[in-house]
Amino acid sequence: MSMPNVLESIIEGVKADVAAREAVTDFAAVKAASAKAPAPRDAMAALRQPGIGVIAEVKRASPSKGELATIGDPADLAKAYEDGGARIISVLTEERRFHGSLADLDAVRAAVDIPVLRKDFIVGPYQIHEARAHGADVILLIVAALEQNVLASLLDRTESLGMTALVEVHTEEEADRALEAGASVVGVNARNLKTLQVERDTFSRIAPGLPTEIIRIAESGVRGTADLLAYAGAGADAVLVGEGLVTSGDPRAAVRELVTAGTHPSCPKPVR
Ligand SMILES: O=C(O)c1ccccc1NCC(=O)[C@H](O)[C@H](O)COP(=O)(O)O
Repeated sequence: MSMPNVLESIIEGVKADVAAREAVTDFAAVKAASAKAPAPRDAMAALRQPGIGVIAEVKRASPSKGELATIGDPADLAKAYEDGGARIISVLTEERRFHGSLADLDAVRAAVDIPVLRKDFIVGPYQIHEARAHGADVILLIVAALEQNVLASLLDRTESLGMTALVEVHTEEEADRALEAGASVVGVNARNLKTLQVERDTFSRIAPGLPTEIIRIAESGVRGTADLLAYAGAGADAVLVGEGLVTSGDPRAAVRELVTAGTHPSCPKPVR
């Protein structure tokens, strides 16, 4: 499996960071902590509500744009997203390039009643138990970062802990691998991992090839209602939005505007 360079370098850092945490809290301890965590919230039910859902992201920085926003209190931001009508909160926990943390995940999970996604670069079972121990209800699995047998086993482990896996793809081949691994929720990320450019037509190219029962998430590039409506027209059940919200100046209103557009009777609905 060959990985784009950006992904490879992010993952190198993630592996070093996981090893450092594991030296402090070993796998047995993190497993025990995951077993004691509050029960997972039902992300599938959240995603199946009528209308196009909004997954609102706590995103401080990114490899493509650098520093995006000073987020003093991620809990406040998450509450604003929830008030605005978001269905799920995504928390980027990767530290080196996105400036996130597990502390952000803890704070957000404690502040809201809706499901919370740990958005990170998961490479092994340690991070899955760690996500659950910190309250995650959903985790991201990036097909481009995982060998097929590892992807399938991480997906099984996620579901065995009662969480939902959002399986992220960038190409038709990756979409086939996601389905073969047993994904129920597929995210098509429009950010090309070689160039870091957003190519919004990636979703309309890949999503129609997914079986109708699969929940489809359009990730990246939503800067306003026109982008949400375009993704809805191409069959999205939900959009995942980071930069457009954290740079909006009024995240509650920005989410509300997207939610209003996504639940308006004129908004295109996924064909099932
Ligand atoms: O955002 C990046 O620059 C990035 C680079 C490399 C890998 C992943 C990256 N982003 C993670 C995401 O998937 C986005 O945060 C998410 O889809 C929201 O995108 P946006 O609304 O465009 O901020």
